[in-house]
Amino acid sequence: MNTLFDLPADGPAKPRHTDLLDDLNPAQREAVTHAGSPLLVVAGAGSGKTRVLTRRIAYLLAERDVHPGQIMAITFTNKAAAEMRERVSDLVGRRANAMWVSTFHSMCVRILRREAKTLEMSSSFSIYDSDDTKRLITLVARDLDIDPKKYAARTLAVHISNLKNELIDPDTAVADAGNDLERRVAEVYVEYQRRLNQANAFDFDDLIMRTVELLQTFPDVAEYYRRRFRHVLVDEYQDTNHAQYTLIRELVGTETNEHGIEPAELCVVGDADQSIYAFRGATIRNIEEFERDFPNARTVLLEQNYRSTQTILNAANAVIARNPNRRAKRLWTDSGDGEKIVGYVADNEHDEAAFVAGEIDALADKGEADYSDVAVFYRTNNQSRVFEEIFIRLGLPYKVVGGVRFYERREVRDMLAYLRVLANPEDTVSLRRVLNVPKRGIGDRAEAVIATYAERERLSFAQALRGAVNGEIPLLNPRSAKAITGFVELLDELGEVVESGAEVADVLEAVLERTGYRAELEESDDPQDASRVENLTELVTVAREFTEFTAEVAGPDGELPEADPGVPEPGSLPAFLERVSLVADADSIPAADGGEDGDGHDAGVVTLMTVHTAKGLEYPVVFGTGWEDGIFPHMRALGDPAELAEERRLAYVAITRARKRLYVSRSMVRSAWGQPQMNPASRFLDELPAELVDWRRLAPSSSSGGFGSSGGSPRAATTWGSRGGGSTSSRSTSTSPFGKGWKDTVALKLDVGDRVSHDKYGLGTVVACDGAGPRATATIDFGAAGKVRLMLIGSVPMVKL
Ligand SMILES: Nc1ncnc2c1ncn2[C@@H]1O[C@H](COP(=O)(O)OP(=O)(O)OP(=O)(O)O)[C@@H](O)[C@H]1O
Ligand SMILES: [Mg+2]
Repeated sequence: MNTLFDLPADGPAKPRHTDLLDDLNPAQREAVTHAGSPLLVVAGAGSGKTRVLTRRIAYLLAERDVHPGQIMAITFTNKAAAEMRERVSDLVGRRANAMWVSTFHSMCVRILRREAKTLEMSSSFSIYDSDDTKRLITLVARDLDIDPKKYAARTLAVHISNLKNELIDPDTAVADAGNDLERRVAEVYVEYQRRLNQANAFDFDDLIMRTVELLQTFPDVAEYYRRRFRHVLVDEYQDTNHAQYTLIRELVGTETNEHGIEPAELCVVGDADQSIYAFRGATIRNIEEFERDFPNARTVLLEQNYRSTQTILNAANAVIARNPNRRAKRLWTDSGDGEKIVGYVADNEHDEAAFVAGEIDALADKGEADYSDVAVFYRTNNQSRVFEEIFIRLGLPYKVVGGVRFYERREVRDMLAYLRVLANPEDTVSLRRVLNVPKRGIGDRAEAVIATYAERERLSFAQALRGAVNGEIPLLNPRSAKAITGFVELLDELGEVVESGAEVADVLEAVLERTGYRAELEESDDPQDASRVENLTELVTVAREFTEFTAEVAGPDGELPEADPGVPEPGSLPAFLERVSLVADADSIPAADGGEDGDGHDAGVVTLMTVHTAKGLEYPVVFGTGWEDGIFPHMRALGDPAELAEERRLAYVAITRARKRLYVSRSMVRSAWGQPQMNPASRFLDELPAELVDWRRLAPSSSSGGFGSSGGSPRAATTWGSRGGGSTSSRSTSTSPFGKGWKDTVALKLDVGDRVSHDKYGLGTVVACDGAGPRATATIDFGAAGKVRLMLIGSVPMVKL
């Protein structure tokens, strides 16, 4: 066996923890102790799946003599990861560090760093995020003369990503391409992949796909990991896609290999009703077919919920029950009904945010909840802004998880690009990003000349730049050549700083200083530039903390526990970049910076986040906002049953995050593209059983009408009906409070196929009609302006042709 994890038992005698099973129910206990064959735990939200995983790891160590280094756990939340580590450290002390607890992406990065040479990459590779990917695809498409109006970079990127999630390599994509789009995509894919290799970079999807390739192509590599990881545990299995599923299968193996290595023990937990990543290729097939994929598998069902009140569970059950083709299951708890759900219909999004802020304050005043007990959910990141504005105004402490992320800001990306070039000189996307930043007289033309030269001579962009210094590029004018020489010298100088072993923060300081980047911002009059300087200061702080954190892990003697060849040297520049790249993948890792305990439960701070980000988490008080058709469910889903089912699962996730109190709200009017737009109630609101909801307000205040002041708003068409009442009813009855009081004054009657002319969007064709009376909407294809769904009530600025 490998010495890596065959360590002498150091420290005190290992404690035996039979009480590990005490606070589990019989089914959970079975899942924790099951041995000898693959295990699937399927259960609804809050039934203790994640707890089972954590406890199982503790049990493996305490009762089954497993070494931490033999365990690989894949989780989606920092909270679960931290809890696992903590439990394991309680049992075995610092040896806990030998356990791998990570997301799919960071696990793959660790493997790829270690095995890069096998794939003919260098272990200092860069990780391209979606923005880098789009930049590179734009460059490739331009070079291949692809019309960006016909095939936008974003579209090409989505298609390439889908291919990768299905593990289809470029050659196969070319061979299988059946139509013009597929041929174009395949063509771009081939060249894009070539350039990624040349730039010594992986994109996010590559991290998974290339690791699978590695394990499938090199049996000895696969065997190394199979020997090493005897236990693989996966949380949120319903959100794995084909590539991730294959990765797990390659890692654990399905049969004993020729060297007698048996498959590793696999334990996965999931809930088909919480599958919310279909757009990234996730498929519940992986849960449904588990027993077929892994012979002799055992399945354990958990039914009791320990998180929420029965009221919240009844709401969740009622909503998810509307989805077709699901296995019926009902969540129950013995903790009682608890409070009713509170509903609120706001005039507009500002009113909605004010309601939320007011409630939070009231709960805090009454001592019923701390700020940190509260989470506010919305469907898409851009919805956070109104909440932020009002929270700032009221001095309510909050934190946005995800959102316009720190690491996506221009100045932060610029600095990271410099660091990436220093760590990996072949990183073309980063190099071209900073080539003329700050401006140093290397214009677009010079860049194009170098790119063409590189292409012709089959050199990397970095090599071509050096060629320019030596005067090898005739088309380059002397002024540009001189500027390039200065730039190359600057990079060499900064390279020496890195070589000298300086801390990452000091390298960063050197870059800010010597490139003149900071000076340029400081001299600017633009107030935005002042905040850019602040962000850069913050980045230096992040780097500083990173080094300190590494020192802490290393202990006072500077010795690190269990050095692992898959990990860049702790504290080094590549280690820093790796952490940043993966943190920036915020869909899977909520914590975007230091200073929080990992799951967003900051001390004394309200958490704002999208429902996607909230997966796996729980809060005593949850506000579900923007429950409007077209917002949640998302506009995109309205005409598509599969997407609608996914949105409903998202609603189920949102509801089941709440432990004690749940609020749902919507607003009558919300501005979109600077225009007030009427939004009908979310159908998910109608699906909540009436007796569970206490409607604080059913209709907007009549004075404001909530429509803002712009003309063209459907004010004239509305009369508001009675308030209160508090009873909701199903969609089929016309007295639903969400439509209550609307007069059926439909201005336009449209059918699919009708041609229309809209004041703002121009000519279009109706592709779908939904709802009747006040809920009537039409989805209209306006060609270049895209598909838009419009309410047909009131004075619509549109005529039928
Ligand atoms: N047997 C139990 N006794 C008491 N509390 C429990 C028990 N099992 C789980 N819990 C608690 O119930 C809550 C939900 O558990 P957990 O987060 O593990 O559920 P989950 O199935 O992973 O939920 P999700 O589907 O949302 O990921 C947690 O606070 C957990 O500590
Ligand atoms: Mg969980």
